[in-house]
Amino acid sequence: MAAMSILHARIVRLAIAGCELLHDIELTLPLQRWTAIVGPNGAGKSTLLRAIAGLQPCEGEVQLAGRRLQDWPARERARQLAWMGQQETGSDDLTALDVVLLGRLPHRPWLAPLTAADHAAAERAMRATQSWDWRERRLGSLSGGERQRVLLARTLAVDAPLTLMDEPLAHLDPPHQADWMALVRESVTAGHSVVSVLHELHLALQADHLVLMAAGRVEHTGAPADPATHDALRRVFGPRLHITQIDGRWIALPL
Ligand SMILES: Nc1ncnc2c1ncn2[C@@H]1O[C@H](COP(=O)(O)OP(=O)(O)OP(=O)(O)O)[C@@H](O)[C@H]1O
Repeated sequence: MAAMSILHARIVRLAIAGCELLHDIELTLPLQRWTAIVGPNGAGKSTLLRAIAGLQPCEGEVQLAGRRLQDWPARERARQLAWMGQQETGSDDLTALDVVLLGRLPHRPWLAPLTAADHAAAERAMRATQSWDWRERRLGSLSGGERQRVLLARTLAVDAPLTLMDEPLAHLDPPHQADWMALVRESVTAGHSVVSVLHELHLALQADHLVLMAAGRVEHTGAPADPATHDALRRVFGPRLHITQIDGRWIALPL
């Protein structure tokens, strides 16, 4: 029986300023799983993520939980789909806590005051990403990794069934990368679905499902332990990519 899916995308083409960036993509993202999207620089990973989030118009159709993206009322959709982009700017003058509380916006009627539940969700998310200590600091004053953990807390505070993250591990040191993976695992165990664009292949190989992109197309989808996935990775990244197992986990190293 086919696994249940949270999102299905059929992207015939996506062009920006006359330049075709994605072509002929048919993508199904499994429900309650962690999917990692990988591929070389410029392959179209971020563009694909933006398209399935509805942030970038494309020729085709994206269905979230069986309903076309554009058919979801905006606020309801924002509760269903949490987004963490790359190098987000614009909130530098806000305190870290206020940034995380922005994640609660879809849960409140327009201009309604914050509730105790909003504050509790924000605190829970900040403690989970170990960013609670900086709650009074302005986002712009934080280091790259500290900032990333605040933005991750904002994403967690949405508590959405589907979370899309573009390079969430950028700036994180190895222990915090491991913490991020633990958070993703917890989220998936709680019944959520997570999709992340990752450059860290060794971490992407810990995901439940891998999407490999090259030159604006999906080159391969499959389980990270599947030999066909390893062949596809070597095909795209070249034969110098060494894929092996350490302590039962698959890792990939450029050699
Ligand atoms: N606004 C734009 N206008 C024109 N070309 C763009 C635009 N945005 C992205 N591109 C191009 O589209 C291609 C795919 O970009 P994208 O950012 O999706 O790749 P990526 O796989 O996420 O890359 P990276 O690993 O380097 O982050 C790149 O060649 C990029 O230069």
